[in-house]
Amino acid sequence: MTTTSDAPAAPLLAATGVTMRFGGLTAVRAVDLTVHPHQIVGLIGPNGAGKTTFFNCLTGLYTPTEGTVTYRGTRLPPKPHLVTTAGIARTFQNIRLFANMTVLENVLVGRHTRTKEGLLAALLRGPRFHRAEKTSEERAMELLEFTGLANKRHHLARNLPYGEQRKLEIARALASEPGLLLLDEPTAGMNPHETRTTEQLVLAIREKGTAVLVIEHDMRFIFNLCDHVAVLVQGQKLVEGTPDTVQSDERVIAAYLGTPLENPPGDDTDPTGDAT
Ligand SMILES: Nc1ncnc2c1ncn2[C@@H]1O[C@H](COP(=O)(O)OP(=O)(O)OP(=O)(O)O)[C@@H](O)[C@H]1O
Repeated sequence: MTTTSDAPAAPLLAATGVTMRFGGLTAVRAVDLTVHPHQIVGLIGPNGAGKTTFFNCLTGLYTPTEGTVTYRGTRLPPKPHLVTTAGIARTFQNIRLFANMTVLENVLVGRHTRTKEGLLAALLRGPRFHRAEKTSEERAMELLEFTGLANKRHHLARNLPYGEQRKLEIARALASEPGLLLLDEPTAGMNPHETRTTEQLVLAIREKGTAVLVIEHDMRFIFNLCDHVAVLVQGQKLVEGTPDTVQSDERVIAAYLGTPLENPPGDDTDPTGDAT
């Protein structure tokens, strides 16, 4: 990692000129985006706009073809576990829990980047290991209380209702004690009540000092929660600003009304979510 700046006023996350090409397809083109401490930033756009690809560039799953990503002024290495160690955690559009592990175990797995006890300590199972294990378990339980899953701690992840699986993903991501949490469609498949409780959860995460960058198709969720919203269309940032600015931008309205290019064949979902 190369330190470029330590200035306190620097943004938490700064993506500059991020481009991602897959052969002849440019999925993300020269995108700049910053997230400041305590901000909730929304990333919206029609299906196939490049939102998840952009997330993958931020979190080291992809190495951008061009551009740089810095976190707290430091260039991020293109390796997901090093990005997590640096302080960025994420959830996925398609839930990726350990289905046959308990709820508590899933959160404990998320803590490993913050656990200093090495393999030898674990094998010897000495006092230091037991202390660390106890601390991890206490911290995991706090997160389960925070996300409303404490009473399900011994359930297998695969037996949780869908909405709770999504919350468990968030609890597991928080276990790495991130400064920035990236959420990829956190309310997908949720009923309206679950969506509202997820909104409350995201606000509470910000209250605790973690900034949030969220991809979401539910426009009410985005415009209720976000301080700043960026719109991607066909890989490019079309517009960004406050929710009011973005909502009233005619280009955004046009993009969301959908053209054949922006609604891939076979996709008959309403890209405006439940905004109406
Ligand atoms: N690994 C890959 N190889 C080739 N093309 C890819 C790859 N990943 C994504 N794409 C393409 O990049 C474009 C952007 O996809 P991406 O999934 O990032 O969009 P999105 O905005 O997240 O869409 P959605 O809202 O439907 O999840 C699409 O045309 C997609 O087919």
